[in-house]
Amino acid sequence: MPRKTDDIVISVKGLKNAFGESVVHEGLDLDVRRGEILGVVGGSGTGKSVLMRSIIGLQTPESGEITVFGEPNIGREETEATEIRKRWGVLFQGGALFSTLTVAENVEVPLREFYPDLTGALLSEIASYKVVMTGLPADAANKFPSELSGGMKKRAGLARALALDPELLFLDEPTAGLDPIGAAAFDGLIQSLQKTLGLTVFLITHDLDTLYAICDRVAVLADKKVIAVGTIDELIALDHPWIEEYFKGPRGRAAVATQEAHERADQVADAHPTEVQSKQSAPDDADATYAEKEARTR
Ligand SMILES: Nc1ncnc2c1ncn2[C@@H]1O[C@H](COP(=O)(O)OP(=O)(O)OP(=O)(O)O)[C@@H](O)[C@H]1O
Repeated sequence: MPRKTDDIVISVKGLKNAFGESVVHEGLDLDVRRGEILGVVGGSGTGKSVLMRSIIGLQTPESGEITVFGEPNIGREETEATEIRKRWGVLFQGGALFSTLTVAENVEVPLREFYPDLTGALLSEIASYKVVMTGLPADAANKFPSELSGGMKKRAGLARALALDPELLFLDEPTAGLDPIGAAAFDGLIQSLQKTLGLTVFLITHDLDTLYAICDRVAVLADKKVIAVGTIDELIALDHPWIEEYFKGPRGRAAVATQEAHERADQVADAHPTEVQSKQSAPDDADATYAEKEARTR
């Protein structure tokens, strides 16, 4: 059955971006479906971040059409653009936190910008809630970014991206620089927030484990356009040399092995639920994210 057009949250058609003589995108098409986690991959410099910046209005394309939530997002009146921007959150590469503001103050930035009438007490209440929602301890709200680990900074950036209760989340290499355990925990957080909050996620990544673990579909950028989009199995079946090398090279095989290990662990959990449940409930719940706790109660 054909999908309804309102199932498409982001539609990019015939996009062209260039910096002087250097053409980054030409004839780029991409649809992002409501409720999916779409991974965006491609070699370094293929224009993944420029694509994201075009969609969120930070980069004016030379030509093409971009609609977000069914509304054209190029050349809009500022007031209309603001209404649309309220509906998404962005985690930029490296977190992009303001170093002179505390975590809570960072989270308050978009709230102050879009809802200038909010009072101080309410602002800090919302900020604290978002901080805890991303699995940070409550006292992280009053810390400065320089006092946080890399993983905590990412969570703080995510808390700010979630400040406005967005429907759509843009993540630019969220697990870059994290150790494998921290990266897997962050993947789990994104997936659990996506499920709990019903988010649509546009996720740029080089991390094959992330692609296998949480992405519903993957879009591949090469030759200035999206050359393929689909599930990983669909992409591998295409027999494209770059895709083949990417997914079947040593790192791709390692990611498959990790995924299979997770699946085996899940099977054990299904076969011995009581044993696993007792192990799961044993540790203190303090490390669980808000979304994980909420998902458990449903
Ligand atoms: N403001 C800019 N001015 C000039 N060139 C730019 C600008 N922003 C990006 N570019 C160029 O556009 C190309 C695509 O950059 P982009 O950052 O989107 O790549 P990417 O696919 O995200 O790369 P990576 O995976 O390394 O982060 C690069 O060649 C980059 O140098």
